[in-house]
Amino acid sequence: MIEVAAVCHRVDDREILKHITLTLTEQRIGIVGSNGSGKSSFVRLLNGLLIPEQGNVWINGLNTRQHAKTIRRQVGFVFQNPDHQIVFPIVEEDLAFGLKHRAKYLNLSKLDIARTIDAILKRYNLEHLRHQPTYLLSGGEKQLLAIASVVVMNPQIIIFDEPTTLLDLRNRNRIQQVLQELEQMLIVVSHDLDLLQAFDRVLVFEAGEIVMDGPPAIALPYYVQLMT
Ligand SMILES: Nc1ncnc2c1ncn2[C@@H]1O[C@H](COP(=O)(O)OP(=O)(O)OP(=O)(O)O)[C@@H](O)[C@H]1O
Repeated sequence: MIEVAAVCHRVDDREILKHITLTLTEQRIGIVGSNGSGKSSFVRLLNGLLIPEQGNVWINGLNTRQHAKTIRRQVGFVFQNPDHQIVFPIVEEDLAFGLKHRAKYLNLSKLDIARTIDAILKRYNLEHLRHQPTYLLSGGEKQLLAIASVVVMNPQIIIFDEPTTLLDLRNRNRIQQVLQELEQMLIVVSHDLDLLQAFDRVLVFEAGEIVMDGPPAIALPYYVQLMT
């Protein structure tokens, strides 16, 4: 469960998030809004990447002010541009990084890590790219790798910031399928309204405020109307 209480945030004296209070419990939550309306800033609050100037954010009862490190383990984040997320030169190294980093904490042996990587490569049909340099991957493959690198850590919640914006139609459809199959709670920022049609709840941001919060059948037409 995510609780956001009376959050206000300013950058250079400009209020970019204004008095936001809400509770998120649904499995599929979409976020839409015009450029600069505060969507990315809002989702960055939810894994402690951004600490609000005023107000509080709790993830499963943990306040991001005190528990940002623990929260980042529970809340995975997939960025719009996978180049900002992929850090290692070879596909399997990128997938292994988080697991190796937490091997001691999770009590994982080398064999456990190897098996987990095998399973995630198989799940996303990336086995043939295991030893491939990451810079040689296509845009769609990079996005899949970025998602796989987050999913492999088994977070409880996953945030996607515009996951299909840089993709062609085939890859966009593949990512939609990948999202549908994830069992975690998902929070997805997107300008791709079709992606959010089957979601449980959609938040519409405008100038740092949530101006509509409801099911997609109501919130998406409201947003389209707002933009015309
Ligand atoms: N670190 C920062 N420094 C300066 N301005 C910032 C910073 N973070 C956010 N902003 C500003 O806050 C506003 C909201 O930005 P944010 O990225 O949250 O919007 P957004 O809705 O995600 O936009 P987009 O759809 O273009 O990604 C913008 O005007 C942006 O320029």
